[in-house]
Amino acid sequence: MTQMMKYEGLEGSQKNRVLVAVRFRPLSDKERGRGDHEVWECSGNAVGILEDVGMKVKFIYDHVFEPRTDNRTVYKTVASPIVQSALDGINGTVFAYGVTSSGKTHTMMGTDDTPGIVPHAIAEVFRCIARTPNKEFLLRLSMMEIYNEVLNDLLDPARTNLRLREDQRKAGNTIYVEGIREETLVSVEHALQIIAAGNEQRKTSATAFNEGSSRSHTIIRITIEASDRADALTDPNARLGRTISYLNLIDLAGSESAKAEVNRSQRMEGSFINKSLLTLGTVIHKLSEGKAAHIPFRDSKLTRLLQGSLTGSGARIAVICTITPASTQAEETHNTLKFASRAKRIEVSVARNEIMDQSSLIARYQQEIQLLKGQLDMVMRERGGLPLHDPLHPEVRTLRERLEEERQALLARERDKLALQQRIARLTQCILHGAAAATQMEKRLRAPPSEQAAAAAAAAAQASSLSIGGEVSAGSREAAPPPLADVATTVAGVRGAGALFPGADLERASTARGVSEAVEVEADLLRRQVHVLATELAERDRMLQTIHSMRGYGGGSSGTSRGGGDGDEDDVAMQVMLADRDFMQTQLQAADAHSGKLALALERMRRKLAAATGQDPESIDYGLDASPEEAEGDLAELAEAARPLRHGYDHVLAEKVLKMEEKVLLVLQAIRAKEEQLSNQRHVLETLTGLEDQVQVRLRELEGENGSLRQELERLDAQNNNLQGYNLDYMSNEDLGELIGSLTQAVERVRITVQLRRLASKKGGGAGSVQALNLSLDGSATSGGMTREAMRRALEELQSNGHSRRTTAMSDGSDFSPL
Ligand SMILES: Nc1ncnc2c1ncn2[C@@H]1O[C@H](COP(=O)(O)OP(=O)(O)OP(=O)(O)O)[C@@H](O)[C@H]1O
Repeated sequence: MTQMMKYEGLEGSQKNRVLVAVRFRPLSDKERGRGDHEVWECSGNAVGILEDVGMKVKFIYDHVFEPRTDNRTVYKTVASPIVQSALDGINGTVFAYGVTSSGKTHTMMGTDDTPGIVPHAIAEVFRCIARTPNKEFLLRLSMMEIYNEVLNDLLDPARTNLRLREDQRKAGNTIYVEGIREETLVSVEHALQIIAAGNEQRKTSATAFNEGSSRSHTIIRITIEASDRADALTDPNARLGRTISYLNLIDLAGSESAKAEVNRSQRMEGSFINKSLLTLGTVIHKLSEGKAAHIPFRDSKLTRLLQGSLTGSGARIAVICTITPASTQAEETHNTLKFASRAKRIEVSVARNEIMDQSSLIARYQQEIQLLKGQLDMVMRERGGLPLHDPLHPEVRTLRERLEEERQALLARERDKLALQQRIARLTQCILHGAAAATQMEKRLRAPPSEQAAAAAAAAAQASSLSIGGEVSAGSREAAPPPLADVATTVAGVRGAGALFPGADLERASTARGVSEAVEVEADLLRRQVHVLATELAERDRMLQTIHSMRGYGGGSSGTSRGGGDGDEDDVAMQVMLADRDFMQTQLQAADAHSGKLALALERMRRKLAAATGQDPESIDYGLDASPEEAEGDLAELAEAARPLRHGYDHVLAEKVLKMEEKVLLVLQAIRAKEEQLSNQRHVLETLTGLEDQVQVRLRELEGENGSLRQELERLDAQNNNLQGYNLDYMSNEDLGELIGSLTQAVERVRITVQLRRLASKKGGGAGSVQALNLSLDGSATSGGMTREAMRRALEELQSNGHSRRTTAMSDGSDFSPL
C-alpha cells in the first residue's frame, strides 16, 4: 500500500509540466559530404528555421542546447533534478526522442569520453546515497527493449516476449513487466557493467542514415527504495519512513517516417517502431489537450509501460528532442519539433510514493537483516564472544581482554596484600614484644643493681599484657620486667635469625626502631596499593558499564527486548561477572579498612615504643625479615578458593557453546531446506516457461495453417459462387463450345467404357449383345444445366459410331430416349 505525498519542491502545486529540451548536434561529415547545409538554428530557448532573413517558424522550449553543448551540461540542466526527485520517492522519466542519427544514444549513453545521462544519473544516485547516512537505500536495475512490439529482457536474452501486467497494489507504478530480471546495484561500476552487457543485446541494423542505428526502444529502469535508518531515529518508537520510486531512462528508436526505410524488413520494423511512437504521439497529444478523453495507452507496449509515468500516479518527466540541423532532414526535424511542442503542454501530477506497510523489499530486507543479526548475536554470545557485526567489536574484545588482565592483576594484588597484612600482624606482635623488652633492658641498665631484678619482672609482665592490636594495658610500665633470657629470645624471634648477645640491648633497641620504620614504609606502600586498587576498580566498573550498555544492559536500558531464554542465559553470564566483581570489591574494602587499622596501630605502637625508650618516635627502627613461604601458602589458598567459581563459570560456558552449536546446525538445515525448495520451484518455473514457449510456437504454426486454410476456403467460395452463377442460357458461344468440348471428352470416355464392357461380355460368351446400357453422366457434365439438344447430339454421335442404345438416365432424373 502506498500513499502519495505532496512534493514540497513544487511550491504548493501538485501539477508539473513536462520539461522539454531540444538538442542540436553538429552537422556530421557524412552530411557535409553530400552537400547538406544547416537550415535550423537556435537562439536562447527558441528554435527556428533559417530562411534568407531571420527565422520564420519558431518554437519555444524549456531549454535549447546548441551543437557545442556537452553531455554533462545537458544532464545537469534536464535530468539531474529528476534523479534527485527519484531519490526522494517521486517517479521520474527521461526520454530521448528524434529521428535516426540525431543523437539520442549519444545523449542517453554517451561515450567513455563524454558519458551521457545514464552514467551521470547512476553516479549521482550513488553520490546522494553516500551523503545521506540517516537513510538506507536499495537499488535495482532492469533493462528492456521493445522491438517490433515485442518486449525483451536485455539482461537475460532467454526472456523474450514478456508481458505487461497491472497490479493495483503495486507501489508507485501499477504496470509492471512480468518475469523481468532485476539486478541489485552495489556500485556505479557494477551498474555500468550491467548496462554495457544489456546494450550488447540491443537490436541494431544499418539504416539509410546511421550505421549503428537503434531499431528498438530501450528502457533502463532503476527502482529506488529508501528507508529511514532505525538507528538514526531520535524516537525509537517512531515509524520508519519508506518510499519507492522508478527512474526510467529511455532511448527511443528513430522517429523517421517509413519512406526512409530501405527494405521490406525495415519497413516492417518501421511500422512497429512507428506504432509505438505514433501511439506515444497520440497519447501525448491527448494528454496535452488536458481533456478527460480516452487515452489509448494500451495501443502500444511503449505507452502501456509508461502509463504510470505519464498519468496521475505522480511523476516528473523530461523529453529531450535531438535534432540534426541538416537540410535533407528538415521535414523530419519539423515533425520532431511539433512533437516537442505538444509534449510541453502536458501536465502531470507530482507525488511522493510513500510506502505505508511492510510490503517493500527494503522493509523485508531490513527485517531479515535484523533477524540474522539477532541470530548472529545469539551465536556469538553463546560462544562467549561478541557480535561480529558490531562495529565496536574489536574494541569490545580489547576491553574484555583488558578486563580479564585487570581481574587477574587485582587477584594477584589481593593475594600480596593479604600476605602483607599477615606479615604486618605478626610484626606488630613482635615489635610490641621487642619494645617492652628494650624498655626493661634500658631500665635495668640504668637502675642500681638492686632494682634490676624488679625491673626485669615488670617488663615481662608488660609484654604479656600487650594485645595483638597493639593495645597496652594500663599500668604496664609499672609491671615487673621479664628475665633477660626471655627478652633475648623474643627479639631473636623478631629478627628471625641470629642470636641475641647479652649486653647489647641498646643496639637491639635501635634495631627495633629500624623495624618500625620498615613497617611504616610497608604500610605506606599498602595504602598506595589500596589507592591503586580503588582506581583500577573504578576503571573496571567503567569498562563493565560500557559492555553493559553495548549489550543493552546499560543504565536505563534494562527494558531492551531480547529473546526470552537466550536473554536469561546471557544474564547468568553477566551475573557471574558481577558477583565476581562484587566479591573483589568487598575484599578490597576489607583490605582498605584493615590497612587503616594497621596504620593507626602502627602509630600507637610507635608512640609507646618512643615512650618506653625515651627516644624520638621518628628515630625508632627495627629490622624486618620477609617470609616468602607464608606468602606462597596464602596464594595457593586463594587460588583454591577461586577454583570452584572459575570451574562453575567454564562449565556454564561449555554447555552454552554446545547448545548454540545445535542451534546453528538447525538454522543451517533450515537454510538448506529452503534452498532446495527454491531450486525445485525454479525448476518447475523453467519447465512451465519452456511449455509456454512451445505453446506459443504451436500457436503461431496453427495461425499459419489457419491462414492457408482460409485462403483455400476463399478460393473454393469463389469457385462455388462462379458455379452458382453458371447458366447455360446466358453463356457465350465460346464458353458453350468449351463446355461441349469437355462433354464430348466425357462421352468419349463412356464410349470406350461401353466398348470395353461389350468386348468383355463377348469374350465371356454370355448373353450376346448388350441389351441395354444405362448411362449416368457425371455431375460436371449435367450440373451446368446442359441442354437436351446438346445431349441429343452427343448421343447421336455415339450411335453413328455403331453403338446401340436404349435408354439413358439423365442425372436430373428424367428419362431420355434416343431419336
Ligand atoms: N551532440 C553531439 N555532438 C557530437 N556528435 C554527436 C552528437 N549527437 C550525435 N552525435 C554523433 O552522431 C552520430 C549518431 O548519433 P546517435 O547514434 O546518438 O544517433 P541516434 O539518434 O541514437 O540514432 P538511432 O536512432 O539510429 O540509434 C554518432 O556518431 C554520434 O557520436
